[in-house]
Amino acid sequence: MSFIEFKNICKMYPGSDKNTVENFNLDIEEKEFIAFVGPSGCGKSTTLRMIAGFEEITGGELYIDGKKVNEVAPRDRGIAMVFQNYALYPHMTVEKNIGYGLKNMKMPADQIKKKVDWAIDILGLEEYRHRKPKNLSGGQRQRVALGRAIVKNQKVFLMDEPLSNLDAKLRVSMRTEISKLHRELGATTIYVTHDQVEAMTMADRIVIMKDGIIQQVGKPMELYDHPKNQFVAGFIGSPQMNFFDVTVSGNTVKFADGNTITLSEGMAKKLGGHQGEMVLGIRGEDIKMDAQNMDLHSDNQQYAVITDTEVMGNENNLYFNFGGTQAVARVSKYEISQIGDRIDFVFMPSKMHFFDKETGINYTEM
Ligand SMILES: Nc1ncnc2c1ncn2[C@@H]1O[C@H](COP(=O)(O)OP(=O)(O)OP(=O)(O)O)[C@@H](O)[C@H]1O
Repeated sequence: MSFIEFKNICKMYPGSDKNTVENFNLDIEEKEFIAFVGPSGCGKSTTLRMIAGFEEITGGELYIDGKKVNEVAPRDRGIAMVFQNYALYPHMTVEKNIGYGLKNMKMPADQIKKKVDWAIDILGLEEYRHRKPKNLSGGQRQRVALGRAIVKNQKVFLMDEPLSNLDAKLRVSMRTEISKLHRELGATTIYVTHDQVEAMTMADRIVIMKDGIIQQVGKPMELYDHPKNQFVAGFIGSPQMNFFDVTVSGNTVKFADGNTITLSEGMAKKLGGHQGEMVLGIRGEDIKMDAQNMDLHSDNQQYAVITDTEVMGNENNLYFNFGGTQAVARVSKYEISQIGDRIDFVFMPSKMHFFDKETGINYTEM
């Protein structure tokens, strides 16, 4: 039995005639760090709130540590939650905020002090312990909110977009802090975010949702390399995967602008005989430059003119028009070209994905 089990969990809000969360099935192991990602309104927070007990489960069963918790009150579920808006008490100091929940639990004062000191130490808040929230930066406030959660010593942490109010740089450093905290404490963590980079960098496994339905569950690189559908392929990765409308007949792939490439034997096999109109997907780093110097199906070599560049140093984006759309290739600093330059490239034969035009299913991952 897994530590947390969702069995056909559904949520229908009062007054609605359709499920906001539909047949959610998932097993989470003890100590795992799971991220729920998906666009706004896809049901991530609703699912998290059902685990916390703040939202009624309208269908299915939820088990935590072997016990069905559908009807169990939030405080008895063994969870601690960290919110996006921190939810700190403005009139209390850092140490009072962190210890408040324990005081409420009627823990003796000396024990509370020990726990609060431990949290303050682990979160690097010593010099702020007597300050009130209004005199703290966003990152410090977020650490106090984390402190409140960790002193409770619960087995499950739920975090709802805890970093979304922080600026970009602080978000990156807090990601590392939360990951470190997770490694040290080993609590099973479920982390809601709409930021796929946050999910990719922090989570053991990612659950991608759309319209209340799980699209795919997997390790970050599994989702990146083996997306089950076009939605997952487009959601994970930045820049987004390139998508081209194509027609496949036999082993020939024809693009909207008339260009063609020939499928390798391996790719044709992966495609499993599917023919006709579909969407070809390929990641920017799988479009290889300087094709004439490579032994990469050179008969599939294409060329284009660069229309835009994004130079970041170690990773750089070259934009060009091809196949009836704008495409982007990801290149190293040794391959940077200028706007107006001609590039010769090939699509890495084994790195193409073919999606059904209607359903978005990835034929190459079936
Ligand atoms: N109390 C409620 N009553 C009715 N509908 C609700 C309620 N709370 C949320 N919803 C609706 O349920 C859907 C899912 O909302 P939810 O907050 O779970 O999405 P989310 O994926 O967390 O989005 P976001 O990233 O914007 O926070 C939305 O369409 C939302 O409007």
